[in-house]
Amino acid sequence: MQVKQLSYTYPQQKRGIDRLDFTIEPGSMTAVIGPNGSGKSTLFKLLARELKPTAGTIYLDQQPITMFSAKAYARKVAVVHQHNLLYDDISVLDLVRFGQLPYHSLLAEPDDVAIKPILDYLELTPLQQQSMAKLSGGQQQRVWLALALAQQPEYLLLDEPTTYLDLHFQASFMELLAKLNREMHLTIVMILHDLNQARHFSQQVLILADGAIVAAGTPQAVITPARLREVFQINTELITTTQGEFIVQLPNQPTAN
Ligand SMILES: Nc1ncnc2c1ncn2[C@@H]1O[C@H](COP(=O)(O)OP(=O)(O)OP(=O)(O)O)[C@@H](O)[C@H]1O
Repeated sequence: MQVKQLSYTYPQQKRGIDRLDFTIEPGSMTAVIGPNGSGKSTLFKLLARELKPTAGTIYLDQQPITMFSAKAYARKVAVVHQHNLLYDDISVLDLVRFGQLPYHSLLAEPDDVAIKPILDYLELTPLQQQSMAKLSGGQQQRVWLALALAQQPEYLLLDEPTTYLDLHFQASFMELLAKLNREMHLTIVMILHDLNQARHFSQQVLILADGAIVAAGTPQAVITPARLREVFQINTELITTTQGEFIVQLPNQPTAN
């Protein structure tokens, strides 16, 4: 996927993003980080075709993404949103079946051959008849991921996928994404707020600030205390542990003791 000179301006001339250029390598994991209002969600919506660029082009397989029909695009790119709204209660299996729509018509009988292995893989098989309303936030997030995987996409876009998960589920969800990337060669683009998740689970990091890319590269090159001070105005230190390097946030002002 290639993004060239991509810009989006909201009505009332409010700048969303401005002339972004980057490439997503097939099979890679990319983290997009940046302060509030830096343009992450705007970029995500453009990649998901929920907004139309005011300038610039996104290419997929060397073709502008506007050339794909909705179904053809859904077979290539699946999206997991941060807030997922359900208007009616529905069972896990019925919800995940919607992921198959790019392959069938709405009226076709459900064909669960492709769905069963996904439910197994995400350990959702025992929950498949459960109603969504009765699941925990972490379980629900896995169901939304299953729905996206049922599209059998090549690219998976995730908007802050771990925001509402507790620390245990955050860790296991990120491990799961890494496993999907490794074993299914899914190309993953995710907006993250957690700098250590970005550091440990991506090969490429894009830092946005004020609608522009201010740094792009490997996590080690890009997520540094100096850069974090500049972009987020925070005080951090890189510490080395037996498990690797971690960013630790320190108080902006030294504490009394
Ligand atoms: N619907 C909208 N109408 C007008 N301006 C908007 C709209 N949505 C976002 N913006 C503006 O576009 C800019 C980028 O916002 P965006 O939501 O993409 O940032 P973000 O990095 O996702 O922020 P956050 O971390 O808070 O979710 C901001 O200045 C924001 O005020």
